[in-house]
Amino acid sequence: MTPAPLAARLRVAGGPLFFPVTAYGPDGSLDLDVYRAHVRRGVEAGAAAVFACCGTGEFHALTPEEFEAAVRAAVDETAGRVPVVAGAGYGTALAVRYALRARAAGADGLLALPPYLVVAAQEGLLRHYREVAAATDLPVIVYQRDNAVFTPPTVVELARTEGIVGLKDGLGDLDLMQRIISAVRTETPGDFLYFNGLPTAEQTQLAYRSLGVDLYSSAVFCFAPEIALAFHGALADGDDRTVHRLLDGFYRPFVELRAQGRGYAVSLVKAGVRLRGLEVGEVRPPLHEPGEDHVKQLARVIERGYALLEEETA
Ligand SMILES: O=C([O-])C(=O)C[C@H](O)[C@@H](O)C(=O)[O-]
Repeated sequence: MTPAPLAARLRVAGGPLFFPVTAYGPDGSLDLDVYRAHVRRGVEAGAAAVFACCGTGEFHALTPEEFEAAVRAAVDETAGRVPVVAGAGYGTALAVRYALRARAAGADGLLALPPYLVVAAQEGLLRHYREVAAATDLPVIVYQRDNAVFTPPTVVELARTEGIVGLKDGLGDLDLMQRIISAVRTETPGDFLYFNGLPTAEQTQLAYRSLGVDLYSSAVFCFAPEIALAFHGALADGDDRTVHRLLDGFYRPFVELRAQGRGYAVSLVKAGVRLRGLEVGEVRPPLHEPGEDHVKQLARVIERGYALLEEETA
């Protein structure tokens, strides 16, 4: 494990990690102008990093050419102000190709998504991530979720692998995370980054922080950056009152609404971006759009969130 500039930049992340949605026009084609505007607004609002074309950015729905164009646009709009990390997924051969495309597009790092479609043993998973990491000089964050769940010894091996700098947890097993963190701490010399990468990660961040995991992804930042920033700031300042008010009045209702539909961790976020005035289009299949009633409920949740913020600053 070599210390990479990306790791150093993320370690001091002074804001939420922004996972932009990918914008499509009315005909469903990639809309790079709107995507650029979305990324630009997020960076200007105070994102600490841009994770382009990951889960929220519908990595699964993009062609390799669209992926590369979107990552390049994110790199351009970010202009070095914060790092850009790009998704890389599917089987090993394709994940390597995505990694090379991300590198060509100027990304600063990779988020290695679970391999499509097999449920593999630890040994095979390890080989997969090692081959992805060896394909470029980009630092790699491994994303634990679904069919990519690691034992502590496997994460120790990942942490010892040249180029692999961190683990993003989208599983939510705190006992496992505690054992992973403990094993890596005792069995490897260097720093390894951990991210709370659960859907609507703010909802569980109090628990993750107590394990020592300070970094978390934020999809809410896509459509309510002021709320995500206020939550991030309150956590950093130890302002429990604000943290609890935002959890109770905004995040819990949002998460309960998100639980009403499959794929809502992405499609509800995209609906939220549209509600806030940026025409990012609809999600591509196999995701589906939230129903009208759910969109109305989302509008009320967002309104309540902003009303809470106003009360805080009054
Ligand atoms: O790959 C992804 O897009 C994610 O898992 C990140 C999301 O931002 C997730 O943490 C969330 O919904 O807040």
